[in-house]
Amino acid sequence: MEKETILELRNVTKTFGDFVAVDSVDFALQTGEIHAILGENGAGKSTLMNLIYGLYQPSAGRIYVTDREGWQRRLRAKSPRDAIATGIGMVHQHFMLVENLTVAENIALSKWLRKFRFKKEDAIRITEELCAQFGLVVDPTALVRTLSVGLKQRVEILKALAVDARILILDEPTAVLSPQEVEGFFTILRKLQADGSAIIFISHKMKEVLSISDRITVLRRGKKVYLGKTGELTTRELAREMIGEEVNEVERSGDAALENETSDNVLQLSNLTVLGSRNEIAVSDVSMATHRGEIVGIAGVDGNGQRELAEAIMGLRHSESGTISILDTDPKGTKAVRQRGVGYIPEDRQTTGVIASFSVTENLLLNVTHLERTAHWNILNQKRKQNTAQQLIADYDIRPPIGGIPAAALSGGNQQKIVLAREISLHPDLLIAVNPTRGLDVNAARYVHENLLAQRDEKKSVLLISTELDEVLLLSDRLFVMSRGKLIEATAQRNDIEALGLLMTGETHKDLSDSLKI
Ligand SMILES: Nc1ncnc2c1ncn2[C@@H]1O[C@H](COP(=O)(O)OP(=O)(O)OP(=O)(O)O)[C@@H](O)[C@H]1O
Repeated sequence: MEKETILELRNVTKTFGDFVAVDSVDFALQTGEIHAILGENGAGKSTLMNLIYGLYQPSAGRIYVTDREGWQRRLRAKSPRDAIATGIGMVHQHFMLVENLTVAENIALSKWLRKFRFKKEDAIRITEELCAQFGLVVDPTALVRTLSVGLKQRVEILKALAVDARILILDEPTAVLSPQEVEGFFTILRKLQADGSAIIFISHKMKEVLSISDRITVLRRGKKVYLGKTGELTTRELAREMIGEEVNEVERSGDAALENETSDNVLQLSNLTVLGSRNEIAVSDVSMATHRGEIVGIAGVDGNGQRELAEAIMGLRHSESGTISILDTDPKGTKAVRQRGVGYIPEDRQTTGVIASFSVTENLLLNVTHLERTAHWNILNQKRKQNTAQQLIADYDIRPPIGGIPAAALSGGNQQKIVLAREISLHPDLLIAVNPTRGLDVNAARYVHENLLAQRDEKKSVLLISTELDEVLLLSDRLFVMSRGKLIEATAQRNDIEALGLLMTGETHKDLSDSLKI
C-alpha cells in the first residue's frame, strides 16, 4: 500500500499562561505507519496528542487531516467528538472511564457516541466480539471501579478499537500490561497497521518503541529535536536526544540477602488471606517476612492479588484471616500503619496517589508525618510548609517547579514524582512501592531506583511490587512471584526468565509438560 500523509501538524504551539508546553512543532503521520513519540516527563507529548484529539485548541499553527476521499483539510476539532468523527481514536494515559458503569456500558458509550439509548444485551455482545477479535480478556459485566489498573487499561484499549479509528493515538498504552499482554497487543497493532491505520505510540519503554515503531520523533521541552527511522539511533543515543545529556544505568552493589538472614523482621505476614472487591479470594494464605537492609521484590502479572496485598498491609483493606505485623506491632488502621513508619506508593496515582485539585505543595505534604513536622499546635506553619515543598520539588526535579499550581496541571510523570517525593523523602522503615516507575522517563526512573537502593543501604526495608520484571530483577535481593493470590519464592530462579514466566502465568514445568503431551 502506498503511504500517504494522513495527519499533518504545521508549526503547532500550545501555551498555558506564559508556559510554552508545545513549541512550533511540525509533525507528519503516514498511513500504515507506527510513529513513536519519545520525550522525558513534561516534554509535551500528551499535550500534543490532546491538541490532535480536540481536548485543547492550538495557540498557534494548524492541523490537517486527509479525509477518506483523499482530500487534505484543516482539522478544527473543538472536542473529542469532532476528532472521533474524523476517524481519530485515543487511548489516554489517565483513564477516561465511567467508574460506576460496567465495561460493556463504557464501550457502548464510546462506540455509539450519538445514540441516547442502547440495549444492555447489545453492549455486552459488541464487547464480547471486540474481546474475541482482539484477544483481550475482560468481563463485560464487571463494574469498572472494581477493576485493577491493568484491566482498566484493557478497557481503554477496547474503547479506542471500538470506534474504527483511521488514526489511533496511544498514550502509554502498555504501562501496566503484562509482557504476554504486550505481545498480544503488538500483534493487534501490526494487524491494524497492515490494514492501513496510522498509529501514534507514546511510551517510555525503549525496548517496546524499538520493536514496534517505524519512525521516531523526540520532543524535548516542547520542541521537536529529532525525527528518524527506528533503528537509526541506539537506545542510549535516543535517551541523549530526550534528556540532552548522557544517561547511565543504575548500578547495584552488594547482595544484601545473605547478610539479612538473621536480621530483624520489619514486615511479617502470617497466613494472610484477603478478599477482593467482588468477594473473591485475592490474597491466599500468604506468609513472608521482609528484613532491614533488603529489597524484597514481588513480580507478577497485574490483577493477581498485588493491589489487595498492598492495601491490606496499609490498613486500607480488611484481612479475612491471618496476621500482619510491622516492627513487632499490630497497628490498626492506615494512620497507625503510617505512624509506625510505613511509606506507600500506590499503584494508581490518579485515584489514590494525589488529589488532583490540591496544589503540588499540599500533595507533597499529604502524609501524617510531613503534616506533623510542618505543624505547630495542629496549625500548619506556612513558611515551613513552603520550604519543605520547595526542597522536595528541587530534589525530585518536579516540573514546573511551582508549588502553588494544582497537581492536575502536571504531566503524568511529574504527578508520579510528587508521590515518590512525599513517600521516599521520609526514609520510612518500610516502603511499599507498587509500580513506582510507571510513566517515568529513563532519568526519573533511574532516580527512583537509586532512591530505593539507598533505602536498602540505610538498613530500611523495601517491598517492591512491580509488573516490570526487569525492574524487579535489577533491584530485588529476594524475589517472589505472585500468581492467583499465592506468593511463591523465586530467588533461585532469578536468572531463568522462562521459569519465572511460567511461575507468573501460574504454570509449573510439570503443568506445561502435561499440557504439551495433550
Ligand atoms: N492544563 C494545563 N495547565 C498548565 N500546564 C499544563 C497543563 N497541561 C500540561 N501542562 C504542562 O505542560 C507540560 C507538558 O505536559 P505533558 O503532559 O504534555 O507532558 P508529557 O510529555 O506527556 O509528560 P509525561 O511523560 O510525564 O506524561 C508540563 O510541564 C505540564 O505541567
